[in-house]
Amino acid sequence: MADSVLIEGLVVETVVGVFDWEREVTQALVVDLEMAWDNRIPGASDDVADALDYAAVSERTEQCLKGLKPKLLEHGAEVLAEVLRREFGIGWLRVTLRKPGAVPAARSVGVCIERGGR
Ligand SMILES: Nc1nc2c(c(=O)[nH]1)N=C([C@H](O)[C@@H](O)CO)CN2
Repeated sequence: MADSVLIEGLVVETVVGVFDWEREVTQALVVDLEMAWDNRIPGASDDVADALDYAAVSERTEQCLKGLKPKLLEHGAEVLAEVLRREFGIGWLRVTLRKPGAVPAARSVGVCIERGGR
């Protein structure tokens, strides 16, 4: 089963970073999520209750990262993956967190993790 639900380019303004100055400001994190889900069921029922609700996942992602205020992107990605898997019953997911502007010469920098089994 290779079905998934996607969220791409979700911008979350939060405190993030390892340096003292970064603890005093908010910066944008850009979140991409790919989450395994059997889309045959909502595909047949046409009922959002059977779907992995991307609006609900987006809202929880924003709440999680704003509350966490991670120093490292790695920590943000790890905690987010754990929260989403537990609360939404997601078997496998890929979390990509990007921090545009952190390295001025790069368009973006970030981390990508995969957790769970399909
Ligand atoms: N692998 C990582 N490297 C770095 C991170 C990070 O979260 N993961 N963070 C920083 C600083 O916060 C940087 O973004 C400030 O510009 C440096 N390296």
